[in-house]
Amino acid sequence: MSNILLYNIIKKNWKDTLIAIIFKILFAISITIMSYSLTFLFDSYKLGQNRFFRAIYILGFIVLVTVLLSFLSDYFKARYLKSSNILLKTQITDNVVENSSDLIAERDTGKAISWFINDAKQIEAQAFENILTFIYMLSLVISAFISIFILHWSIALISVAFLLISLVIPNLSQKYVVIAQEKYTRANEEYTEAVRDNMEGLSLFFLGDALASFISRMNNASTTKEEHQFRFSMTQAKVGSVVLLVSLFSQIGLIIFTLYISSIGLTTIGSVFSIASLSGNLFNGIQGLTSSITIFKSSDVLLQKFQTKTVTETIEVDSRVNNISLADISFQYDNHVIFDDFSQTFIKGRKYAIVGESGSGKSTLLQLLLGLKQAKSGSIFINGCDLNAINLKSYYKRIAYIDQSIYLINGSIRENITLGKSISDQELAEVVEKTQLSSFVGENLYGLDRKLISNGLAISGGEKQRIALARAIVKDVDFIIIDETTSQLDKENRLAIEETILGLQDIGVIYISHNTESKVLELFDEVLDSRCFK
Ligand SMILES: Nc1ncnc2c1ncn2[C@@H]1O[C@H](COP(=O)(O)OP(=O)(O)OP(=O)(O)O)[C@@H](O)[C@H]1O
Repeated sequence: MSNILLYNIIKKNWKDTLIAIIFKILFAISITIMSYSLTFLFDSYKLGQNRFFRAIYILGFIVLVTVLLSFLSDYFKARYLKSSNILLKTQITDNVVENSSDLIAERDTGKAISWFINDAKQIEAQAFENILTFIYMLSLVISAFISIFILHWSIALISVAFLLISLVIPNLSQKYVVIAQEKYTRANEEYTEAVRDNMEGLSLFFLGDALASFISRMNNASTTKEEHQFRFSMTQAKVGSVVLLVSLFSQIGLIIFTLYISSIGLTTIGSVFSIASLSGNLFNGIQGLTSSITIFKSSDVLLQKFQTKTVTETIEVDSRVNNISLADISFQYDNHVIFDDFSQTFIKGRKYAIVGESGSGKSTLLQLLLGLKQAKSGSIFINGCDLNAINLKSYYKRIAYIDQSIYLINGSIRENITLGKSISDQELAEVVEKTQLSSFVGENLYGLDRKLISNGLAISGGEKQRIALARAIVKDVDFIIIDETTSQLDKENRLAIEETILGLQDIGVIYISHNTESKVLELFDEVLDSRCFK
């Protein structure tokens, strides 16, 4: 199996997979036995009533067994799909975690949402379900072929010739299906991102009297996606039609040949009825088998996305982060130079304010410090060790970052502050006090269990910022890096936040301030103006 991800999922899920496969094989064999017994039914008709009725009873029994096996194979298939899908979603989550720095830097969450919704669905159909289809079709083909051989070797020989033709043709068109699949997957990601983007901006369109634009953006996104889906289905349909054509011709050819050899006495007339049914199993089986292989190959594109990448050796930050240094950093977006040979050291415990014109690169500086963007030249050192060689997870344990657009998850204020870590009530009470959340949270921390929804829809910008600050403080870090929110915080709120930051003992603070007039700025240890970036 070329795909490691699929191999791993099957390995972990081997029991359910094996049982589902066994029942698919049994079901295929019972279908073949049913077709084969038609010979005896028709031939026994000539041999008297007793033999004929016995043949009917036996056939009736075979039908009942087939129906039972059909149900059981569907039941075990559903169980196998359930456990495989759970393992797949776990792997996709791992993949999100592994690629989180790229996803955050690109702000491309729509892409990851599409992995969970669209790609997972496609992998279920094209890989997990398809494995069973493949096994079923293969069992059908093998058992039908053996039965045909038992009926007469010459029919088996002719069917091999037809089978070879049916196998060659779809192979020729396979690469078109793979290309169409790649485009369709990309279109799905773009569509999910577009829907997310438009939905998040709904209030903007609604209040900005621009609903027409919202409608047209949504329609354009879905038209593009449907267009790709249509092209993918068309490619599959073309390949399918060619395979069907070959299959139907082959079936008819085989029936004509059997009729001929029964007319010259090489086989019984009952065989013609069996062949009519068995050739259907054989060629439909081959048709299913080839399309299953085509689908399987096209699923490779999807599965490879979620394969665990080889982890490169990195150095853990296992002590305090005492300093973060930028050495001769140059960075640009296309031709737009943001940093040119810029150097600066940030020391733990000291407070740094970064000020400067909008668009001058302040947020980019933070992204470089966080390892979310790579400098064109120069290095960033953490305690003297190159950031590129450092394990980012261990680095993020020692620093906290507050984004310009603060995100609050659906959950209580407590959950939003602790992010699932266990923090004692006493510690929380201290942080609540420090961040001046007391009046908001109320007495006895009662308000900490208040539920927030839709990114803190019902709370003010200042409260949101204080929750984010509390989240950073409870982390027990060496540095807090803050990209001050540009939403209009009132003067009082801004001062409160700035004072809290300045009061943090033994923590380094790198604070982008959009308010150059604030008196508090003078209290920072160093004020960096973005004009010195280049
Ligand atoms: N991914 C990107 N691709 C291309 N240009 C970008 C990208 N991100 C930012 N820029 C541009 O780089 C410049 C610096 O952006 P940055 O966000 O760092 O500025 P800033 O000083 O933080 O601005 P503000 O004070 O308004 O937040 C801006 O002109 C911005 O448009």
